[in-house]
Amino acid sequence: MKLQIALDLLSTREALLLLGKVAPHVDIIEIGTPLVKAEGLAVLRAIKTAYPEKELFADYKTMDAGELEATMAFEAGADSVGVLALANDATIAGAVKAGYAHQKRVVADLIGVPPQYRLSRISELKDLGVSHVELHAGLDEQSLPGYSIVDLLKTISGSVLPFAVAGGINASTITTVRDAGAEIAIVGGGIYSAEDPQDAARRLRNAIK
Ligand SMILES: O=C([C@H](O)CO)[C@H](O)[C@H](O)COP(=O)(O)O
Repeated sequence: MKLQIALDLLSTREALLLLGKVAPHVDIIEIGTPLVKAEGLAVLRAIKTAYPEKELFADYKTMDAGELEATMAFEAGADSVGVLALANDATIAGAVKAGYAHQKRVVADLIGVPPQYRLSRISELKDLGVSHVELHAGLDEQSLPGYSIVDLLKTISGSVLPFAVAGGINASTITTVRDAGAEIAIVGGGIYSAEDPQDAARRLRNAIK
């Protein structure tokens, strides 16, 4: 399983400072939605220039104009881009078309897809040409009483596509995510909010070695 850091920060400067401490421990660098909204395409260019050897994921959460937004991200250096699974099929198909054109990956984010519809939507996404999905409880959902990553993981069992998982993963839950069959564990706050982000990233890496 790969480890992806979600940079849900607000400036390129903060992102580079954090990466200076944790980059050796992660496989994929995610430009988080707040960061790309704050800094635009420039942050993709800056991070790809600084870490050309790392896979770069742009968490666009695209809901419309799939081909255009995916193309923008790929041309700025992203290796993969996130489109919302809730978007119209035409939006997903547009993003996939851009992925083929640039030989890069499109990840469909299942955030907001009700649990009972997730597996059927994943089958449709496969038919649309999506290669991967992200099982995702967002920051707001995580803050609700009773949120459990174990319950979240139950809803992906039987997926016909490889999947990443995001939803408040930390050193004590990352092995559960791996054991559920995830291809990628995405960790944001578990690293950037830790007292010692470098140590947190190292522990996460060691847990899944
Ligand atoms: O995608 C995310 C969220 O919607 C804010 O943009 C986060 O990057 C994702 O949830 C991972 O972060 P943590 O849940 O803090 O690990």
